Amino acid sequence: MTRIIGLISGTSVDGIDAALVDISGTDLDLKVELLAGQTYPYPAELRDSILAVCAGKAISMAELAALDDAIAFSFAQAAQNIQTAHQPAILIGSHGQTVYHRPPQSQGIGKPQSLGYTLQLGRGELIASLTGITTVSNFRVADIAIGGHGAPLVPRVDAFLLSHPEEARCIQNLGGIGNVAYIPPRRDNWLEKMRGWDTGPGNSLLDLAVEHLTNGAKKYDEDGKWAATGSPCQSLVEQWLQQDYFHLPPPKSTGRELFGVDYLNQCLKDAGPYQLSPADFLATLTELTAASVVHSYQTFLPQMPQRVFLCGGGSRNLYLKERLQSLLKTIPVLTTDEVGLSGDFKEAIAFAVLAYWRQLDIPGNLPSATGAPHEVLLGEIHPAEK
Ligand SMILES: Nc1ncnc2c1ncn2[C@@H]1O[C@H](COP(=O)(O)OP(=O)(O)OP(=O)(O)O)[C@@H](O)[C@H]1O
Ligand SMILES: CC(=O)N[C@H]1[C@@H]2OC[C@@H](O2)[C@@H](O)[C@@H]1O[C@H](C)C(=O)O
Repeated sequence: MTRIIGLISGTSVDGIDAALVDISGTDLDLKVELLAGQTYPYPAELRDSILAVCAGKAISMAELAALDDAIAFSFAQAAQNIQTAHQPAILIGSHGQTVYHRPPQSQGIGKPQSLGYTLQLGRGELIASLTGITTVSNFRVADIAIGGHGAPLVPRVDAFLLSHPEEARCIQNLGGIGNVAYIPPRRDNWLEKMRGWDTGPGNSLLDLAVEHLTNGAKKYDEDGKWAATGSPCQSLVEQWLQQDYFHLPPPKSTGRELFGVDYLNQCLKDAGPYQLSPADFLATLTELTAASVVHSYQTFLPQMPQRVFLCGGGSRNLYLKERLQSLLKTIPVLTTDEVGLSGDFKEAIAFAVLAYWRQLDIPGNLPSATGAPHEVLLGEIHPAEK
């Protein structure tokens, strides 16, 4: 049994998710016990700085250095806090904070794609030094270097923690950005038949809309209560679903670079002629989120899943969950908590597993999800000073 801390702050930038886990096994025998899970909010000023950079604000190298320091210090503090009541962990898997993601771009038929690029701040070597715990970080770049998207990375972990012998399943993360792992029944060459991609907006547009509509007083639509009092404008949903990203075949990844401030401002402009109430506008964005998820299953999966399991903060948005259930009709929509895996801390758990695999020289990417030509070791190991 290996005790590991997984750390991630995702594209919602709502705080650092920390998971303290005991891990054993390697793949089909992989077992993870969650000993403690906690979200540590960023200091407001740091969150605002991160969101500004994610929205495209130019910063100097000195500002970049200070931002990387501040994020690494916050991650190290989260690691120290999560293990106070437990035996010390021997390893940290830290995703860091994504501040920029450029997927590989098609350059035309018969031409190779351009290379992708991704940047996560909160350098692992500083976390290792501050905590005295060997830290694995920078998980995405090895997949990108061989031509992959470097995302989504959780599908390989989902495969070994959430696959089923008879049932085809979709594991749908609803974070700032939504991403799916399609897991066929665990038989024959099931791993090669797995699929995964970023479905599009998760909570990012909803959070931005709530902040806009409340002048910053609120950060998200708690339990989806506000949107539930409105009615979606189907004409706008159909118009927005025509956009390129939703028709791009996987492998594909995205971020706030697309589904961020500028996208929301365009949605607000598009909605102008319809004179929607704030609740109607939120309901319409929620419908876009749900419809983009279901549209991607109907368009890109070899078959529809028998069940869908939600995770991520958006799985607490009961109106979004109800809209997904309505669009998926007879396919049950549950959460990963109902099959024993914390929906709140699944991503942090995933990066603990990815760090565990890195130390065992086990590849962490799923080429059918990231588009990489082959498996590759993910993450850089930063030993703590003895
Ligand atoms: N009770 C709730 N009701 C509605 N939405 C919620 C609730 N709790 C959390 N959320 C949403 O979940 C978001 C945070 O989710 P999560 O931590 O999974 O995102 P993330 O990991 O940063 O994103 P990503 O997976 O894209 O990296 C919040 O910004 C909010 O929009
Ligand atoms: C570049 C980056 O941080 N991408 C995130 C983002 O947030 C959700 C989705 O887009 C996913 O592809 C990915 O994170 C999860 C943890 C992943 O790699 O599976």
